[in-house]
Amino acid sequence: MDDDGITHRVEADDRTRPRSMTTDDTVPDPLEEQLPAVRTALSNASRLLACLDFDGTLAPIVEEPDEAAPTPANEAAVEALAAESAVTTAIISGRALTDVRERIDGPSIYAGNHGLELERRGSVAVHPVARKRATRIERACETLETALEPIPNARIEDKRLTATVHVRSVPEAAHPVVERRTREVVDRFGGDALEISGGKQILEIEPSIPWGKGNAVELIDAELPEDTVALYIGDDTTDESAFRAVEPDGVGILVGDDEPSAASTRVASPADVASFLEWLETTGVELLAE
Ligand SMILES: O=P(O)(O)OC[C@H]1O[C@H](O[C@H]2O[C@H](CO)[C@@H](O)[C@H](O)[C@H]2O)[C@H](O)[C@@H](O)[C@@H]1O
Repeated sequence: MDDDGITHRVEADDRTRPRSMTTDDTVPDPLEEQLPAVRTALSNASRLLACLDFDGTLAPIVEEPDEAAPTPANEAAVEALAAESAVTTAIISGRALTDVRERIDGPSIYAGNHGLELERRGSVAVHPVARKRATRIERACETLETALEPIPNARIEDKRLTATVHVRSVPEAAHPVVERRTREVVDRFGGDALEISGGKQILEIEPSIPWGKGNAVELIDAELPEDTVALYIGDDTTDESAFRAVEPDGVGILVGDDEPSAASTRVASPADVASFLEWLETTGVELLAE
């Protein structure tokens, strides 16, 4: 991604930021229009893999990342769905695994750092290259603390395998400075080993390896029976690879507006996610073949 791309992502409003990653992406249909297809996909399967993003999906976006929490309705719906014997429920987050695990209970599987760490069956697997590059992330974070200290409200979230520079509360005029200083530090400590990507009012510093949420979803899905239908709900750029992993046989649901995405379906808000998860648990699961 070039400088202009990153600047645009950081400065643009969440709702207008372009998210299309390939020319094949189209605007997803509202859930009401796609519900017959969702019912059919469930009817053709014996098991459901339900993968859920956290921020912006289960938890409304808030200014302060530490204060993000699932809505009570989502909290209850995830717990109920996770208790269904025909459903495997997974949280797939950009947050550190230990962080997101503390924020939502119920699922048997958690992926953190955009899929670089994966907890299932009681053990955690970490991408080996990401593990090796963690020291670079640590050094970059330490240096950024000083480099961004004069910028009002700039915040660095050290997630060990990746790091996030938050600009949501930074005055708009200072965004280019944040980006420039972040890039200088990442170049210094990362070279070709680290890269910067975007998100909702954030710069993500990550190892430059071809691994994302979609790979984590594929890994989880590969261990389930062949007639499992996979579902993924997410709201941000890093969720696109996961939408691609489940579509077209499964169901990708974008939480957002009418913007192009690899997801076939969209809902407007975390409140709508809760309604859909409740429907899945009460009605959708009944559609799965015996
Ligand atoms: O994949 P996710 O679970 O959605 O994580 C993506 C990033 O989410 C968090 O940042 C976002 O949410 C914050 C709280 O609402 C908000 O302040 C920020 O502007 C958003 O970008 C999290 O802090 C990051 O580490 C995740 O990468």
